[in-house]
Parts: sequence; C-alpha cells; structure tokens
Amino acid sequence: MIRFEQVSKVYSGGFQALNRVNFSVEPGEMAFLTGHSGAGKSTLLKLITAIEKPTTGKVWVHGHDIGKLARSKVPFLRRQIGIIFQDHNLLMDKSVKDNVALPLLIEGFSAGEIDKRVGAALDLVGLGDKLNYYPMHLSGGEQQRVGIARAIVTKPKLLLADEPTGNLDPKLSMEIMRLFETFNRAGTSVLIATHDLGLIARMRYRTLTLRDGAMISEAYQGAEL
Ligand SMILES: Nc1ncnc2c1ncn2[C@@H]1O[C@H](COP(=O)(O)OP(=O)(O)OP(=O)(O)O)[C@@H](O)[C@H]1O
Repeated sequence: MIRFEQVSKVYSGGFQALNRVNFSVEPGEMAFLTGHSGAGKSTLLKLITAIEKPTTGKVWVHGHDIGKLARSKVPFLRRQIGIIFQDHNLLMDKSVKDNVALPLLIEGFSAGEIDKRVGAALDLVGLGDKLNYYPMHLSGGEQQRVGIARAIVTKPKLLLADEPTGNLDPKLSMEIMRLFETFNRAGTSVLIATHDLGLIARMRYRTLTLRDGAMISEAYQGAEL
C-alpha cells in the first residue's frame, strides 16, 4: 500500500526534513505516525500524496512510484486517498451536505448518487440528521466528523490523517479514533499522524516514530504490549 525505501527530503532552502526513511504500511493496516514538532510527519504525508517529491529514495503508493509520477496522474492517485486535517478545512459558507458532496461533484457523480453517498457517509460518522446545518453551528468534534465524512465519501482504500484530534478533548479524540477503527475493520488502510502519545498508548497499533527526520522506531506502543 505504502512503501518508503531510503527516502530523503531536502527542501529548496537546504533543510533536510527526512533522512533515509524506510517503512511500509500494508493493505488493511492501521498505524500511527508520531515524533516531535518538526520531526517530519507532515513532510512524510506530503510525499504519500505527491504534494512533495522525494529528493532521493523511492516512495511507492498503490504500486505507483511517486518520484516518477507524471503531474497529470496526481489527481488519479489522490482520488484513492482520503485526507483528514487538524482544522478540517471545511467551507464555512456551504452546508454539511455540500461540504461532503464536494469530492463527488469533482468526480462528476450524478445528483442521485451524490445524495445516496453523502447520506451514507454522514450516517457513518453519526451526523445523518445534520445534513443542512452549516459548519459554524456544529461543535468542534462534529466539524471534525464532517471532515472525515468528506474524506471517506469516495470510498478510498487509504485514509491519511494529520493531527485529526489536535483541537479535541480526550473523550472526543477517542471517539474519532473509534471511527477510524470502524473504517479500518471495513478494509481501509489508515495512517494517523499525532503528537498525542496518551491516545497512542491506549490503542494497540504499530507506531512509526520520527526524530529529526529519521525513523527511529516502528514498534507497537499500546499499553498492553
Ligand atoms: N516547504 C518547506 N520548505 C522548507 N522547509 C520546510 C518546508 N516544509 C517543512 N519544512 C521544514 O521541515 C521540517 C519538518 O516539517 P514537518 O512539517 O514535516 O514537521 P512535523 O513533524 O509535521 O511538525 P509539526 O508536528 O509541528 O506539524 C521543519 O523543520 C520544517 O520547518
């Protein structure tokens, strides 16, 4: 699903954000990515989505070599990946329903199919009754769940989340994690970047740890292991 082989990333100013990183995430796996601020977590996620390209080494995603991917093929790759951000990037002047429908509109789905899929995605995140709300009328946790519904509405095989619980209290954070587990059990691969070591410790998943751009551990960090 994802494979990094000796991947280094040096930004144009000369800063080395990743240093010979090796790891893979298997189809159907759920894993955490952690490390201090500036360790390279967002850079690693940007390489998976081809926002950035590796300086050296190889990044494989769904069998594509990202370093060699033609610009015209990038949208095709991104369609297979659901991305969730800390600040959820919702459009505040659009309803919940229209926010979640956006990726399907871009894909050219029919109105009937969009209604069906948006309803199903919002039901999955527990917001089936808030279709016509605007984001400003939702709590932080609900807004994050709208962002998750938007990420899964295209039924991607891979979900990437960058600090998805950064603004949420521990109870809501755990609810969001349980939601990721539900998608993972249905076969979606999930990679979650987070600073929240407490949250990681409460769950039994492999944890990829970056320090100063180097992958220093791929161990399970759950409390019972
Ligand atoms: N476009 C860029 N140009 C130059 N340097 C960059 C760029 N993007 C990131 N960096 C640098 O690369 C390093 C890693 O950044 P990155 O955003 O990947 O870290 P992070 O682990 O996600 O941090 P945080 O947890 O604070 O979000 C940082 O020192 C950052 O300043």
